[in-house]
Amino acid sequence: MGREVIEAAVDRDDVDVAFAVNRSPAEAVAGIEVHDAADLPSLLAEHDTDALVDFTGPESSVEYVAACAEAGVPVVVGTTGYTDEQERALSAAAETVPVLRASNFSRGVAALRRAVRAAVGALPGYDVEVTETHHNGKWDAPSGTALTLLDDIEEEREDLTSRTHGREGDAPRSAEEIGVHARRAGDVAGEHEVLLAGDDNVLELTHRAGSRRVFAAGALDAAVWLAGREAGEHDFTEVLE
Ligand SMILES: NC(=O)C1=CN([C@@H]2O[C@H](COP(=O)(O)OP(=O)(O)OC[C@H]3O[C@@H](n4cnc5c(N)ncnc54)[C@H](OP(=O)(O)O)[C@@H]3O)[C@@H](O)[C@H]2O)C=CC1
Ligand SMILES: O=C(O)C1=N[C@H](C(=O)O)C[C@H](O)C1
Repeated sequence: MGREVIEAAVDRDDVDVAFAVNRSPAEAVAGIEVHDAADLPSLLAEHDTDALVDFTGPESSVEYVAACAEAGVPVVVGTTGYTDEQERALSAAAETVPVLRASNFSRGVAALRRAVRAAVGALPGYDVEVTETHHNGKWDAPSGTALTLLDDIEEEREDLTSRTHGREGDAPRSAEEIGVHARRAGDVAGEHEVLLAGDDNVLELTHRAGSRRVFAAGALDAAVWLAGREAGEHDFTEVLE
């Protein structure tokens, strides 16, 4: 994703890429030098940075967001898979600087979330199953987007109180469960499906990312929106309003 973001950014008129960092030495991307991540604090200060965009891993992300809080730099976070403690660290940073997080920076998933909420609200009592498919290099399961969809569904349906991850055994599903299925295969950029089934009818709502460019574009839109804002936690939906 780091490469996708740099490549998308150099093509935009509303963004200047000041620098990039990675934990391991890396070749320049689209003419942008990639520095050692240990130099992030000095780079943030040196470049009078308007916003940092982070797509890495949970541990490094928390570190980078803390560096942004220290330097007073707004930060857009696309990383997923945090522990509760890491989530709290991100929220703490948002007391000092604006932090915009999204488990999915595609506009299609923003629309999917609205459609899922409407469908779940309109179909009380229906069984709900969430399935996501991603490339074979993905670390976290279920995906951050699936977790966001599950939170949305549970807010609409308070009777759905348990998440069943995969399913095996010899008992039928219970009324209060949401099935959650994570598939990993090939180079799939990201697919999320919510299936609602009642008696004699089934509704499936699906989003498919055609490539990872869509996430990079959304994250850069978010960075442009976030620069110069007040400290606090922000969501991608605010960018789309
Ligand atoms: N919100 C959204 O729309 C999207 C979110 N994502 C999320 O973004 C994150 C990154 O995804 P992706 O680019 O596919 O992952 P990759 O594994 O391909 O890349 C992660 C990058 O972060 C670096 N990194 C990982 N852990 C650390 C660490 N502890 N310290 C320093 N650097 C670290 C890696 O360094 P190295 O090169 O040394 O391995 C690598 O450069 C994931 O959490 C993913 O779920 C992905 C797509 C869209
Ligand atoms: O790791 C990925 O690739 C993706 N991660 C995000 C997630 O965990 O939901 C978003 C997107 O689906 C791609």
